[in-house]
Amino acid sequence: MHTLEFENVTKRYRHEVVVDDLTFTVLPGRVTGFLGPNGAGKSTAMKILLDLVKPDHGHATIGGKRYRDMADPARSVGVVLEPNAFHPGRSGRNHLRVLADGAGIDPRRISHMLDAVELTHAADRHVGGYSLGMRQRLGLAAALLGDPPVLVLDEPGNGLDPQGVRWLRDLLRQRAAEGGTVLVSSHLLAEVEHLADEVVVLNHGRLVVTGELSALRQAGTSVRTLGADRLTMMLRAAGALVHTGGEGELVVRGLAISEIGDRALAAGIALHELTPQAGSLEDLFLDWTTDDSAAESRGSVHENERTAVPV
Ligand SMILES: Nc1ncnc2c1ncn2[C@@H]1O[C@H](COP(=O)(O)OP(=O)(O)OP(=O)(O)O)[C@@H](O)[C@H]1O
Repeated sequence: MHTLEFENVTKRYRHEVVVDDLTFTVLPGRVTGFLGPNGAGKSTAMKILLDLVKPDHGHATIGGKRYRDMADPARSVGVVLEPNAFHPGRSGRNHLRVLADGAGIDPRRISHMLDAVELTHAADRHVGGYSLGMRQRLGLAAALLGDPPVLVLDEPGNGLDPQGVRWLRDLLRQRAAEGGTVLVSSHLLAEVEHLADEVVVLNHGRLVVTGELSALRQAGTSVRTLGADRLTMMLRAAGALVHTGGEGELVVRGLAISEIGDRALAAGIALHELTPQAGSLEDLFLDWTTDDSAAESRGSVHENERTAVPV
């Protein structure tokens, strides 16, 4: 079982901080969606985990070890990074053969993986003539070739057709069910919604939210009160992420509904509505990563627990 750990990881390019004091854990047996707007630092963080980029501070480990110190990284960690680098004049089958040779992987896995990603029909064609989706399938075949317990996949769904997306989802869920550790970045929020058990959300290189997706989705509470300003202040001080609408409407995340009610009662604030809200991942994502809420949530926080926690 391999846990992935990022501890206070920071990376600067020139004067720009692209990964900013990032600390989070990715658990085995779960699919973890790695989300954030373009340029948030997801790929850089993944490359740091894989020792392809050197952090300025902190470190990232896989099962307690740096990637470079792992005994058998090619068979322990399956990787898809963008863009997939293939020798265009090599066939898909030969590409896998070279990888299998290099990593001491049983060559029988090659046909098996070509079948699994449904590329057998094109296996002997040059990769230079593959479509984007075919290259993505080949990249996945390469990542899975050594049957690794850890998968680190940057936008693996890019270019896949709906059948491919479903296949990928089933595969990743199965890997996690077998105890694998799966970290997968994606822009396809509807897809992540069906795929991920956990999410880690970055914005401007910083961790904005991490937690169990089901808990995060239930974490919103709609509140209506005449004491909105006072309640907002109190709830933010208690670590909640609060969005204010018009006419005394609030949406509160990161605090249990009972706690909101209890705190309002203790402060003598009458509530006219207190309703659990299940947001779509897209709504939540926009809340977390539009800059106002990111700044709010950064200001509002606390321990990184195993539940829904804006940080
Ligand atoms: N080698 C590099 N040199 C300079 N800047 C870089 C380098 N690699 C990444 N960056 C910058 O770091 C920031 C984070 O990029 P990164 O690719 O990690 O983001 P991302 O979250 O993966 O984005 P996307 O969703 O668009 O793939 C961006 O501003 C990018 O321009």
